[in-house]
Amino acid sequence: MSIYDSLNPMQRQAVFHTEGPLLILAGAGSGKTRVLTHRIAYLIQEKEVNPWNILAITFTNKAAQEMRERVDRIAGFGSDAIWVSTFHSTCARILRRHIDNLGYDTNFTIYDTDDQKSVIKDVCRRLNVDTKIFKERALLSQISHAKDNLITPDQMEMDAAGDFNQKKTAMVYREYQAALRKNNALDFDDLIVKTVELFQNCDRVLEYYQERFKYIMVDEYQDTNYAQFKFVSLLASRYENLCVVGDDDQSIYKFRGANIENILGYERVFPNAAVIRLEQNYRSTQNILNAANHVIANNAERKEKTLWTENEEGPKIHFRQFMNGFEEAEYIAGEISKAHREGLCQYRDCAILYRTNAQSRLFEEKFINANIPYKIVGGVNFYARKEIKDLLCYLKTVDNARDDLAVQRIINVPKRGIGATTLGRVQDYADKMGISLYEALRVAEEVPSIGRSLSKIDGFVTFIQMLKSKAQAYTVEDLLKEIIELTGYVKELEAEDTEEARARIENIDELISKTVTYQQTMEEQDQPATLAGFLEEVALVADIDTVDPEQDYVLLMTLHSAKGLEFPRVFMAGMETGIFPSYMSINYGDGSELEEERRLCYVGITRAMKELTMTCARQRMVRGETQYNKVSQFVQEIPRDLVDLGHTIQEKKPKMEQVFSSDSKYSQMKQIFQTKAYKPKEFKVTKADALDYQVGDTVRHMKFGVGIVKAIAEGGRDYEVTVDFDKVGVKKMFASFAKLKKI
Ligand SMILES: Nc1ncnc2c1ncn2[C@@H]1O[C@H](COP(=O)(O)OP(=O)(O)OP(=O)(O)O)[C@@H](O)[C@H]1O
Ligand SMILES: [Mg+2]
Repeated sequence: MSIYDSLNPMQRQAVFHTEGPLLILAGAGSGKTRVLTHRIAYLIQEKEVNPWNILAITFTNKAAQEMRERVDRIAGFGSDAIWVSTFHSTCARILRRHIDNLGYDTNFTIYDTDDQKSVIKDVCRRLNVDTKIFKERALLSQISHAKDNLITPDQMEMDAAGDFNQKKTAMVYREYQAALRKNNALDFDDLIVKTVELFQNCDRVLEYYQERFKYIMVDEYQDTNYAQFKFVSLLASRYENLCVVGDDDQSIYKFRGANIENILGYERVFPNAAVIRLEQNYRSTQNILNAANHVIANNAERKEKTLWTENEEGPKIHFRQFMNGFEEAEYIAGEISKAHREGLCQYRDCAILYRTNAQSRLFEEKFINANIPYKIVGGVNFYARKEIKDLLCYLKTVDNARDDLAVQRIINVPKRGIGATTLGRVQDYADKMGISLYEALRVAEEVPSIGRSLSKIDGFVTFIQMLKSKAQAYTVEDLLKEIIELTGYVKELEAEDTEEARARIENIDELISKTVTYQQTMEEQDQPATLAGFLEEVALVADIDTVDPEQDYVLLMTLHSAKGLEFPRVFMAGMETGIFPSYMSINYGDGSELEEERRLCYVGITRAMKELTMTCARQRMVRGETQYNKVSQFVQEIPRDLVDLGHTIQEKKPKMEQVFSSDSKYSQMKQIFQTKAYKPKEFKVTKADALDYQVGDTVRHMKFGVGIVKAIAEGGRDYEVTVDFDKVGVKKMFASFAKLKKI
């Protein structure tokens, strides 16, 4: 029996179709990823393709690691030579070797969001851009969007024509790029953009990689953006052995520039493409699959697909509604504890999925109380913590002293008494001479009116130079330990002797462990373990990558992070209108946002293998405001006969005292809940207090200032007020949140 016998005929066809462009378009859990791994094995085993000639692109590093392991298992040999990695890692690797063709040093730094924010702040200050009008985050997102579409600052400026705001953004974009270049740094989007630029400018390099990667595969293709599409199509343009797999119903990154056209228009770009559809789902029970199919059928913009399964019917979808988020979390913690106690599952079989990261906190609290091991994916990223960033910035400075941001971060860590004024003078000098901050520090005696600070600066420079010379001979681990020792970083924390300081020390220990595993991995792969390599790996790890499959814990993550994964038991929490679908998607835009939310719901449902529970709360605190939410329309789109409504809310022992101050309100709510738990009547607590303004009145809003009320509409749970503000224009808002004051 061969490994390919475990595939169905369509899957096998996809595996055996190795030459020429191939599109596998299929629904969730139909084995797309499985086909890719078998295809790699087949290419190597049967077609005798050199592993070196294969490039497989996955959505996360974790998926890459899993794919590599699976190929190892089915093919039974080292898969080290295959490049299995994300777009970003792939491009970073290529740029490490060739970016000098574009005038950068190959030891460039990769900037994270924090770094980007510092740069944009500085750029806005220098250009006198008012960040009250041009918000830094908005600017960064516009720049990122431009990069996703390979739009340069020049193009943006041309497209702006007479649009003043757009012109200003283009100006910021240009300066931002110049600052990055000066620091010899790239942001995440640049990794793709610069690789495309490299391919377009250097035929020699492009030809090399075209020859190298004769077989290219891309998973989750529905979420690629234009720049990524350009990257693979350039690479594949010689041999056209490009196999992409995806599901248009799972396209959930439009807000980050993903372009669904890449998959829908694939046959147009590659007219001789073969298209294979997979229709059998192997992941989920019939009930779960049915629910998913019904929900997604409400989207107008989609290619019709059939997806069926031979799996058992399984239990119904559990739906539970609670008074508030505390009870919701308590219920889920209780269910998991019970199932675990009864030996029905391990913790790692369970995942809790929610729409926004903020929802994780309540679960965290309950899980700690209930003694359930858990891991939050995508909370505060380990590498974004202060102590980790400080130490990494030391390593970055030792590696690439052209990174001004890193130098700025550590110059007074520990305190060296180099003041802001002094630093400003050195920076001005650096700007004037067109050199990096560190170079300017090295020649600080030339900086005007530097005075007594010179000796302090010299001390810092000597320290870094000493580390630089040690770095030649040291492993990354030894270098890091040396930095910790000589800066007294941990000693200072020990002296602090607080809970927080101890947590920081633990994190630092974790970073040291990371250098050790890096060294080991590199040795296993027979590759040199360099400081630059370590920093690159660290810069590219998304948080999902730090999940250790060996550990037994419940995973908590956003629906977005759950893409491509599967779990026996899934809990989708916060199934409420205004949360999921999000408030923005319902109230703004043209309906395409709501369809994207629905696709996200489809992704969530189809993560479940055996059991799916959806929960929601009647009342929830969001950003300090209490919201009264209706059951998500997505829940209502699941046919009633597939849903188990369980015990209605009155059977839960209410613990409302903690939550409500007024008893009368509480009993009023309790009554409403008891009558209808599933499809509740409108809940009108907020409307009880009538509005004290009308259409035409002038009102004041805390943030937006003064405006005129244009319309007041009966929203389901609250009045929806439209106001034309003097400063920010027309805004639509819920009366209870807006807290408008008539003036
Ligand atoms: N022919 C098959 N026989 C048995 N199990 C299969 C078969 N094909 C796929 N599976 C199993 O079904 C599950 C889903 O497969 P896979 O993750 O490859 O689907 P997918 O199409 O990539 O899903 P998604 O769209 O969520 O990424 C996996 O557990 C996989 O091992
Ligand atoms: Mg998959």
